Amino acid sequence: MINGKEKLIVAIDTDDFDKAKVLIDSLEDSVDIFKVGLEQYVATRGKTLDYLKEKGKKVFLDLKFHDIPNTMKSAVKAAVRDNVWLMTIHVSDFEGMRQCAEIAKEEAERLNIEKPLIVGVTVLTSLSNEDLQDIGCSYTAEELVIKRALLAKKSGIDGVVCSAREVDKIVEVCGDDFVTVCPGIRPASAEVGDQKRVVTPADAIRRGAKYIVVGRPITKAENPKQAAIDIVKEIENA
Ligand SMILES: O=c1ccn([C@@H]2O[C@H](COP(=O)(O)O)[C@@H](O)[C@H]2O)c(=O)[nH]1
Repeated sequence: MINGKEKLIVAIDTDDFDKAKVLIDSLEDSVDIFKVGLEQYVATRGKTLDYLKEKGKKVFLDLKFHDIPNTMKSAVKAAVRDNVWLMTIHVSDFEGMRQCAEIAKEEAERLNIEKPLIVGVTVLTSLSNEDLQDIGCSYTAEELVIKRALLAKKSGIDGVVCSAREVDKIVEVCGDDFVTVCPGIRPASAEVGDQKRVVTPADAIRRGAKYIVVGRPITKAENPKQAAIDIVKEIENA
């Protein structure tokens, strides 16, 4: 049986440190991996990240770097110093991603720390096929995700962020050692909100997602701890 806690990443999307601390403290027995994203990182200047590390939690730094190769590479180099477990860039051009993979390895070796996994966001889970058409892209979300996953793999980064709807195809073309991180997860009874390509925790695991990311269905629940426990059980029963 799989250990659900090794698959679940909880997104701590709040705008200040005290709120994040209350959430982390209430979830610490049921959750091992936490995601610090743009809102939380900018609001606390990384304080939450330090708090999670003090607690011995695995940290996913989700800042989704997307820029010219030199800037992406420099940002990754600086972020490696935070000594996190996993971090995001956007799937961009081959050279930008290749340089990110290379600098992460070099900087981790120089600091004598474990290299963080670098994963590239393929197509945000809040985007539908219609949204892609609106921004001038003629591919479907699935076609674009696969195309980008293949390029990400070729560049040497460790994996991708995608919807669990695409994960089985990614495993097929990129292999199952290529990391798949899947947000847009909604238990059957949860509100979808701004997410478009949603999947339940159980379905995501059945389709082969290596990790699932859950934010509001846990953090905005009446009892976040119970919501996390229920999702861990759903993963284990899948
Ligand atoms: O394609 C993506 C990439 C990142 N995210 C992030 O995951 C969480 C999801 O939160 P929910 O509250 O469960 O919707 C959030 O931090 C996003 O920034 C994503 O949703 N989709």
